Amino acid sequence: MGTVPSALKHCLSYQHLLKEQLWIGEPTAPPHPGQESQASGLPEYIKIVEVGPRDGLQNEKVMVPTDTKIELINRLSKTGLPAIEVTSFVSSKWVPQMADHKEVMRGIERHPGVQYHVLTPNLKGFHSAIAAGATEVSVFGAASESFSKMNINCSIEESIEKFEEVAKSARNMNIPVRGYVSCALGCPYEGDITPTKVAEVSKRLYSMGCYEISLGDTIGVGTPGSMKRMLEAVMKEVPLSALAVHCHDTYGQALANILTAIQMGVAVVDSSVAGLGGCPYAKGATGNVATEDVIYMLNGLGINTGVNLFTVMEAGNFICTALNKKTNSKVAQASFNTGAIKLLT
Ligand SMILES: CC(C)(COP(=O)([O-])OP(=O)([O-])OC[C@H]1O[C@@H](n2cnc3c(N)ncnc32)[C@H](O)[C@@H]1OP(=O)([O-])[O-])[C@@H](O)C(=O)NCCC(=O)NCCSC(=O)C[C@@](C)(O)CC(=O)[O-]
Repeated sequence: MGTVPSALKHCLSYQHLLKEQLWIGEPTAPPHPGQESQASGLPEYIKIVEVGPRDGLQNEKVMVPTDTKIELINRLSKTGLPAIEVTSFVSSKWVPQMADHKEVMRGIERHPGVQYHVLTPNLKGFHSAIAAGATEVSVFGAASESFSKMNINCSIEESIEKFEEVAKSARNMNIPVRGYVSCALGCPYEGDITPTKVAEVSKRLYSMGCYEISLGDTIGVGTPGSMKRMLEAVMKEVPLSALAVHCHDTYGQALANILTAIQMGVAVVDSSVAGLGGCPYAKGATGNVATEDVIYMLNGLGINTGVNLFTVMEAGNFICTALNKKTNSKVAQASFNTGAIKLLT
């Protein structure tokens, strides 16, 4: 580039990135999740489930104003994300940050083509969620007895009974139910969790009618090796097309673990804008994998998500400014540090 000044060199390299569509991707109509790309053997389309407004914010110590939560969800709704987890209908004594669930649910703009999920641990939560306008719910179990007790105050068996009640009511009302299995790659209280235990709980959730099972690496201890072993076990019990992965990035393994899962055919990935997150009942669990970083990786693999990375970064910037925090997204950090965001505006 001879005499080109360094700032312009940056410009040129980002224009190149843009051309390669690492940033923006191609927001096209989504094919079916799991449909395979002929060329790579990887899924052609990956569905991103954005969990930032719930999993991302639930652990914030300072109360986030309800209007800020609503504004975040409204911004995320305009990015092309197909699913957003909005809040949780749990006890406000247990998770005070989610106490405004009704107001959040009622306050958001609903965009066609976006699914709005909420967590409901029991029938009480389910009925409150439906009264507030929820059209899709998630039950959340665990593959660890200790975590189940700490998180929802009951054993795995008792939790399954409560989830069955939710699933039955939901079926009568044509409400889709998603199921989580926490501690799929390790537990903060018990350590290693066997893949067979994860498979067993997943099978029970799937059998009761959960259309999708999201396998949570709650404390982010998994590696591509343990992810592969766990998925091999779960895939014997639940169809691949019904599996999702939910990775926290505590040990910096989340993207590698997600790549392993999609190489095995998983086509639904949970992530959180700006990498916000952590579970109040899993000490030390840091943020979820950042949505921006997942999309950047998938764009680079030529996998369609239908999501515009730039607008997700804007939503991330909005919530980080509101929380007075630095983003955990490496992609957003790099973009802001190099001034590349400005170049695009
Ligand atoms: C599940 C409960 C409610 C059981 O809590 P409990 O104390 O065992 O419930 P209870 O049935 O004995 O009732 C006690 C009180 O809670 C109320 N109650 C009962 N149910 C509800 C409800 N649904 N909504 C609101 N209030 C409720 C109930 O009305 C009563 O109120 P009181 O008479 O004392 O005033 C409690 O343990 C709880 O709220 N836990 C919160 C769990 C949570 O939100 N954890 C974080 C989300 S999970 C997660 O982050 C992991 C995930 C999903 O992201 C995946 C991963 O990363 O692994």
